[in-house]
Amino acid sequence: MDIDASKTELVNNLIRTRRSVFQQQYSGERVDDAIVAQMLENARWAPTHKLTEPWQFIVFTGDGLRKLGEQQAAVYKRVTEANGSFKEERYQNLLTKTVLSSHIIAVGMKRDEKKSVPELEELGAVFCAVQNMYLTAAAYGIGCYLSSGGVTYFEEAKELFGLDKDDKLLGFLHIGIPKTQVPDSKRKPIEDKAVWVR
Ligand SMILES: Cc1cc2nc3c(=O)[nH]c(=O)nc-3n(C[C@H](O)[C@H](O)[C@H](O)COP(=O)(O)O)c2cc1C
Repeated sequence: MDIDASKTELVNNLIRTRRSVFQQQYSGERVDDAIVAQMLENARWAPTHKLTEPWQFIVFTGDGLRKLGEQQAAVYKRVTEANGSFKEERYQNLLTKTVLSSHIIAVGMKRDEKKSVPELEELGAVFCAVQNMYLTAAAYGIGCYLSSGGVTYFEEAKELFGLDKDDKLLGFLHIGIPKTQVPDSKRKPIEDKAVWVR
């Protein structure tokens, strides 16, 4: 078997050096839409059982970021005032912080009508698509991170993103240009997590 070392080195290095880059690490410059389009293009090549392609993405940028802030803050207020957990600081963060990102992609899982495969598999497929976007961003020197905070798990937020009862909102992929070098991360040795049976 021939191994193309230029390919393996590229992919090993990309996977190893990919990092989550958070909003406070963004320069404020706008990422080229063409790079975000390439991230989405690569997302659709994620593995998907029975080719259900369960991902749904809504991209917010420019004035769309302000609209996203207003929409998510409004749903947060409505739900938390009704259940008594409203916090003004949280509301203000949701309202004002979206504009710190260049683009934000709302990531959803849309069930196919026939429910051809278990929900777990559809969620897995969407997270594979997210990893494709993470790796594409890393290859272009762009920062991103998936946030599952804010209104991600609010049932009431789903309709803002065209998601129905059986669908899921999985989070928000924030994208921006890193202003400095991003610190390395750490992981446990793989021997702690993988067993070989020969
Ligand atoms: C499903 C999922 C949800 C995440 N949600 C958040 C989040 O809400 N807030 C956050 O700061 N990071 C979030 N992250 C990013 C992790 O913090 C990040 O992956 C972790 O710190 C490891 O850093 P690395 O991605 O640079 O290796 C999430 C990651 C995943 C996979």
